[in-house]
Amino acid sequence: MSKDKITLFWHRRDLRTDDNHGLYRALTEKENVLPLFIFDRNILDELEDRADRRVTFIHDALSEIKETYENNGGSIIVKYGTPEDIFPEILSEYNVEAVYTNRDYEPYAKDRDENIGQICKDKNVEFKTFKDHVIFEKDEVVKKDGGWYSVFSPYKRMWFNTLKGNEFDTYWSSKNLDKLYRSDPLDMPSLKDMGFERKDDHIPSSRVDDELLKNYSDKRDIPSVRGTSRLSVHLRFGTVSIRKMAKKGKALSGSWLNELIWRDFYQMILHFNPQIVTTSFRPEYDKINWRNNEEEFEKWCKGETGYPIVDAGMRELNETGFMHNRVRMIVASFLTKHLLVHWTWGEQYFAKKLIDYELASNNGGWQWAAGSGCDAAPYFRVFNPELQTKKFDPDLKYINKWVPEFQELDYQQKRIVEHKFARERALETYKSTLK
Ligand SMILES: Cc1cc2nc3c(=O)[nH]c(=O)nc-3n(C[C@H](O)[C@H](O)[C@H](O)COP(=O)(O)OP(=O)(O)OC[C@H]3O[C@@H](n4cnc5c(N)ncnc54)[C@H](O)[C@@H]3O)c2cc1C
Repeated sequence: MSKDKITLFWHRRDLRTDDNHGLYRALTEKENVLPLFIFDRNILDELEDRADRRVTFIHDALSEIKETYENNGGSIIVKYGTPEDIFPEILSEYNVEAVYTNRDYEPYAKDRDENIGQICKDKNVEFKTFKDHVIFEKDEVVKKDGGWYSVFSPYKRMWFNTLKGNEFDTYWSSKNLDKLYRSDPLDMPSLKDMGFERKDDHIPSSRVDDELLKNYSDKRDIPSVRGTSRLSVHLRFGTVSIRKMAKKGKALSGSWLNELIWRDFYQMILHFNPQIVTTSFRPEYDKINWRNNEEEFEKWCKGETGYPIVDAGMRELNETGFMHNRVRMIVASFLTKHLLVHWTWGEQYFAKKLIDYELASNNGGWQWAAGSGCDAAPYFRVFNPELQTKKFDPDLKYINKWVPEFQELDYQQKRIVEHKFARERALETYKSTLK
């Protein structure tokens, strides 16, 4: 057993060594900082796909982090198991003075941190958490009476009013790596050790081009062009810093910054409303007479609805783990309105497939589309897939890429339901419950 007093820095959704708040605080407040990551079986055991692209992404990000730490004379403990099992082991193996980590606002994560905090407390180990994943968290942006906002526009106004000017400052964790606990390189489990296979994907760069941001508002809705940052996977796993990105957004593109504020907004909504993981933000929507037809759902999943823009989106998702935001809105509207399938089905399917899957934003996006969420599209707004195509894929480039057979007669005859009929059915069904 090592007798040196150490502080653990526990990485979770912050897989970077630069501008990492909790890591910076550990390195500047304590000596001998030993980083830690746990491949959490509570999460991994739920993944059906043994070649899940997110596990490869995390493994690669950790390998880079490990190299950085080892180049600076330290290393990182990487374990496979549940935090409840791993922590007691580490606390008895090392002389741990404190555990530092960045906050996570998902209900599972909050329970986990409470448990681990208690395990630490029982051993007289300090457990400290920091804000790193968002610009403003929890109740930092609230109404004058202390209540939280359920509508985005006033939230956004208050978000700007709350800025003091230092929110985007860098935490220079990477300049303090001399405070790492001196260690020989430590072992790290391979994907195979954990029962996973490698999934090689083209991961978008974690850098965003200034020109792209300057043109963002003009191009962001066109799925056939590279008009959005593709940073979602990096923001999800913290391989980029939200502070750096928000600073860029403020300087170069208000409309892009707006999207980062939506991200804060949905994290805040989830923090105050953990029940929305399984139930509608507006509970009356759960009483709608959903059709929930399994065969139709299956066709939607496979991209076989006969609506080219919907099928293109689903095929892009299945093949790459990504889907353009405009198309996410179209396929979500189609599932919840044309097919009258409860939004949780689609939300769960996205959760399985999206490389950038983020509970708060995914839930927010789905409930927005279904009309059941906070500040959602009204239920009577039913996207017309053809009009959406004319507007956002006028030269059919996106559709051609993912559904090359879309002009064949056979394909056109496969429409799962006619738009006009589906629209009226959706309106009647929603109306009869919501009055
Ligand atoms: C049904 C549905 C499900 C969604 N599920 C997710 C999800 O699981 N994970 C996820 O990160 N985003 C989700 N979004 C939001 C959005 O589609 C993606 O963030 C975006 O497509 C990612 O591409 P980008 O990085 O190029 O985004 P950009 O347009 O470049 O935006 C920059 C960043 O802002 C954030 N952002 C953008 N749009 C939104 C939004 N509407 N809500 C919250 N944050 C946003 C993301 O972090 C994104 O990377 C969902 C949207 C819908 C309609």
